[in-house]
Amino acid sequence: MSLRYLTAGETHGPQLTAIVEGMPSNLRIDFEALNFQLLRRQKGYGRGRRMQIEQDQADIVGGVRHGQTTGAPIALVVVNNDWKHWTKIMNVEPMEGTDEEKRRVHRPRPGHADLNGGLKYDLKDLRNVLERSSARETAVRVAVGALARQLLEVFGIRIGGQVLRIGEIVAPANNLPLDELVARTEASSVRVADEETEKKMEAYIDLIKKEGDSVGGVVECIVEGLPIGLGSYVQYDRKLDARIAQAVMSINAFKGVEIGIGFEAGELRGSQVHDEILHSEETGYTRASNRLGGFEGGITNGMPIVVRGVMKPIPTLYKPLRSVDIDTKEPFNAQVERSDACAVPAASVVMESVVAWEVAKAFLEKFGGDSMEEIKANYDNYKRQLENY
Ligand SMILES: Cc1cc2nc3c(=O)[nH]c(=O)nc-3n(C[C@H](O)[C@H](O)[C@H](O)COP(=O)(O)O)c2cc1C
Ligand SMILES: C=C(O[C@@H]1CC(C(=O)O)=C[C@@H](OP(=O)(O)O)[C@H]1O)C(=O)O
Repeated sequence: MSLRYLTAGETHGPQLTAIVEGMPSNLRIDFEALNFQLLRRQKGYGRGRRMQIEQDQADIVGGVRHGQTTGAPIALVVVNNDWKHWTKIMNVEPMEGTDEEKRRVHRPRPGHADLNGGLKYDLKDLRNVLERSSARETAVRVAVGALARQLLEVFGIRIGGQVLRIGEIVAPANNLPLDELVARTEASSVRVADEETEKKMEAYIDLIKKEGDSVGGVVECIVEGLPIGLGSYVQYDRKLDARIAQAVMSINAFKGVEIGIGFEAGELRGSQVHDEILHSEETGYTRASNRLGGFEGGITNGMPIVVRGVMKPIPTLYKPLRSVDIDTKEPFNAQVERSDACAVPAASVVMESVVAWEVAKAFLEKFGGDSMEEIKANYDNYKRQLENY
């Protein structure tokens, strides 16, 4: 059975829940490292008041005993601190003539799932749409991704990332080794590698916020230490680059994804794109460059995976946008009480997490076994096969 998970829960409900199925037994779980990922997602310049209310922690309520996985499904819970402020709104039906009716959401926001979701599910209270479409769900996806990261770390696979752009502000290109990139972006309020860009991005977010607007950006994720051979060309749904693209596009507000040089490949000649093949006794097969971002034929080629995603600006705006009331069909100007102005730094952590998950899934498909011991033996055997090729 391959690795899979589902999530449930509403943004202003009591909790988010995930069930992870297919994790091998005997993986030691570092709870501190897991919660560190949740903390990383909560930080980032430009977020709204909600992030001051939440202090995300993942509770593991199934599948782990004495700090180790048992092979049983893993149940993860992230509690919503904000629930206490929403209990009445979430629990009492908004009947006509009651106070709750006033809180019924009937004014859809452009850019959010409100109108499409209301029409599709025939819901007259758009709260039922926004509660589940909210990116609050990414908290528990980061917890799930943290489990995947811990599995990958056992095999020396490491993941980092950075913010490349926020609106008009572009970070200068860098070629930092992964460890240094991680150290620098970790210390940055916007997850960039240099302080000058950080200041510019902060000032830009301040400006956007002051104008009642929102802003998106571009984020990058890098995975190092991969064996050649994860994913496959033999079937469309086994191509790992395609699966990663799907995972990145599934993050709320992501509108595009590219691997390696991505869209730039359309402008260049073949000789400027393809990564020449080298071989040495110490390294085995390697590449002179990594323009294709670690993939050929949907299979890892041993070079780092480099994947980028673009996030659109946050839909909920203080600056009114035109919309239509679903009760009266009258036009109105959408306005809000609370929202993020920019969630690009947070989204970069979500992206690392969903990429980690896809890589871990492909890793277990290749080296699968029920226990870590069995997987390690399969992995070592394959390494020997590569050495002797
Ligand atoms: C970390 C994160 C935080 C977000 N915060 C907000 C927010 O505060 N307000 C908002 O309207 N949208 C926010 N979004 C974006 C919406 O969730 C998203 O636009 C919406 O679910 C519609 O989905 P789509 O944009 O993928 O089509 C956030 C997204 C992410 C990844
Ligand atoms: C709660 C989170 O993000 C939320 C994502 C979100 C949305 O519409 O996507 C809207 C906001 O929620 P609220 O309306 O409660 O302020 C964000 O705060 C989180 O990232 O943990």
